[in-house]
Amino acid sequence: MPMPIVALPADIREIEGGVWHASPNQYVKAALKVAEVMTFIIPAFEEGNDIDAILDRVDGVLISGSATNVHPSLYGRQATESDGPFDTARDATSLPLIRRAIDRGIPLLAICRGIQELNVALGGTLASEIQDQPGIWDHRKPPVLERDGMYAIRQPVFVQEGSCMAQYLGLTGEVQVNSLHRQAIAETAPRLKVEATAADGTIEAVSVIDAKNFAVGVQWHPEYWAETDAPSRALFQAFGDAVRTYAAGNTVKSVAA
Ligand SMILES: N[C@@H](CCC(=O)NCCCC(=O)O)C(=O)O
Repeated sequence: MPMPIVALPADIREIEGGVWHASPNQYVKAALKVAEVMTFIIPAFEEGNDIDAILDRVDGVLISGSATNVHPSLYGRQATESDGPFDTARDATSLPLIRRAIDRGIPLLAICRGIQELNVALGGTLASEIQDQPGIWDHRKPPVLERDGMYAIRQPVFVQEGSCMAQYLGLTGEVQVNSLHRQAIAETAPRLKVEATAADGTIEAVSVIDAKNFAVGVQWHPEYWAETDAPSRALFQAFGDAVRTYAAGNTVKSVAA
């Protein structure tokens, strides 16, 4: 069987005065090296992407993190200074891709900004500058220059027993993860089940209720240490297995409750 392919919506970046459609290497590398799937980076357009034509040609969807935030108008709020920076082309590409992948039972793994997009795509809302809320830790990117330090594994999250996430990570209870976000899920979308939280209550993982296939989101970054960190590796391998099963013409149902 040819190596399966997953779609990865790009960010819009300005580089040397030009507009680029870009994705960080850490996601495509983890997909190839650990999930053993190829990645097609999808250009981010406000309009013009034919979502079903894309999904007809891939076997999974991987949604990456980004320093930009989902535009608040997409979850019924007025934009304020603290809600930016924005990437509305990414929003316009990612949200429909998420909805149609779930409808069609195409395996979906959503990471950081991705879990936030998943929640908004299904009708949930987000909170900004969560570290300013009483009792909430500082989940932001550590103020260091080198990326290994930014993505250092440094925070416990607690995975629910019997959850999809427990199945895919191969564990229940505490797991150490990295953390680089200042937004988080506020109102959970009706079709999402919270499957892991931080000790301060921040939602760290969700699964899609009654999903036809693998369909989860995580607020942390399993891609960054996917080759060396056991839970990160397990999650990407489980995603890759679901993608291969889908590519072979079947779908895999999670055995978790
Ligand atoms: N912007 C959102 C999502 C954060 C996210 O995806 N972080 C990963 C990229 C980090 C970086 O490169 O700055 C939020 O802040 O919650």
